[in-house]
Amino acid sequence: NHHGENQDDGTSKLVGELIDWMLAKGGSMDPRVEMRRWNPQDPTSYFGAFVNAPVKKGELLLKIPGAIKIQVEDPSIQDDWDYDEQVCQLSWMLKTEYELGDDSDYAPYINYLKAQPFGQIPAMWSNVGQHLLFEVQGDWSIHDFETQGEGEDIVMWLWKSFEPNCMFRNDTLNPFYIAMAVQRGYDIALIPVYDMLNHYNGDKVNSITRPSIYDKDGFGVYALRDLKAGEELFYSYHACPDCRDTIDIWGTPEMLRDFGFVEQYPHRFHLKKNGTIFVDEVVADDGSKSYVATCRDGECPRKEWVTEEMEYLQNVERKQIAKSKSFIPKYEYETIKQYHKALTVALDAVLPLCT
Ligand SMILES: C[S@@+](CC[C@H](N)C(=O)[O-])C[C@H]1O[C@@H](n2cnc3c(N)ncnc32)[C@H](O)[C@@H]1O
Repeated sequence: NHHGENQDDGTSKLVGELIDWMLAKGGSMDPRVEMRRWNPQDPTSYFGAFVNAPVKKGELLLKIPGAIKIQVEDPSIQDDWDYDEQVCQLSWMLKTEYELGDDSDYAPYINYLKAQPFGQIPAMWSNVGQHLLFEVQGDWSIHDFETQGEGEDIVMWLWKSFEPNCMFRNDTLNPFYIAMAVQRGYDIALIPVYDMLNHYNGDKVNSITRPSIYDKDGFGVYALRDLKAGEELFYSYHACPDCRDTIDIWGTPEMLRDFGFVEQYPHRFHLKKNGTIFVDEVVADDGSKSYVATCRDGECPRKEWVTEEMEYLQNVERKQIAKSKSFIPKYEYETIKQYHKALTVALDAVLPLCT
C-alpha cells in the first residue's frame, strides 16, 4: 500500500506519517503513487516515488500544499540569486524546527530527516574519503554560484563558503543543516514529500510541476507522459522548470558535490578551459554498452590535455584507489570508484574527437 506500513523497517513508518501529515495539511496523493524503497526487500536501498498502475500523460499525481514547505520568505533574496545566503537562511530555519522536535509544525518531516544516513555529500564524508575524492577530482572544475565561475573544490566548499559567513550568527550552526538544505533543498525551500523524488537526466524524466514549486499555495506534480506500472517518478535536479538556468554550468561533478551520488547517464562535464563534454550511454540489443561523447559548439578539449588526464587517472587508480578499500567507508569508496569511472569513460569517449 502507498504508506508502506507493510515494510518492517522504521523509516518506512516515518514516510507513512509524513504522507499522512501532508494529506492532513490539504495535499493529495493519487492512490497509484507509492513512496517506498527502490527494493522493498533491501533496507539499504534508497526511497523514491513509484506508480503501481498505468498513468496517463497530464494526470495529477501529487498535490503538495504550501503549508508544509519550509521556505525563505524574502523574495528579494530570490531575485538576486544570492545562493549562499539563501541556503544559509534555509539552514537556520531547519535548525529551528529540528530543535523544536515534536513541537515543530514540521515534526513528521524532521523525524524523516533524522533517519537520514549521516555524511551523504562529500563535504560530510570521512577525511580519508574526502582526500581520495579530491585527488580523483584533479583538474576538473566545479561551478561556484557565488562567483559564477570556477569554484572551490568538490569537498571543502561547504567549509570555505559557509564557515566564515553563515555558521556563526546569533548561535552556532551545525554544518549538518547546511548539508541537508543543499542535498534536499530547492535553493530557497525545503519541500517535504516532493523531495522524495529522485534525479534522472534526459528522457527518463517523467514528471512535471505546476504552477511553480515556489508558489505559496503549493503545486501539483503531473505525469509528463504516459507511465507504466512500476515506473519510478523522476525529475532532473539540474534541469527542473523552476530552477535557475543551470544546464550550461552544472554537471555530473556538481551533482556529486551537492547530492552525493554519481548520476546515471547522460553525463556532463564543464571544464575549466576546455569547453563542455556531454557523454551518453548507448545500450546495444545484446545488452553491451558503449559511450558517445559530444562537445559543446563542437569545441573539444585539446588531445594533449585528454591524454595527460587519462594518465593521471590511471595513476590515481593504481597508487591510491586500489589501496584504499580497506579504510574508506564503503559508500564513499564505491562513489569514488563510480566517479573515477565516469571521468575515465568521458575521456575515452572524447579522445577520438580531439585534435
Ligand atoms: C531530494 S532527495 C531524494 C529522496 C531520497 N532518495 C530519500 O531517500 O529520501 C536527494 C537524495 O536522493 C539520492 N538520489 C537522488 N537521485 C538519485 C539517483 N539517481 N541515484 C542515486 N541516488 C539518488 C541522493 O542521496 C540525494 O542526495
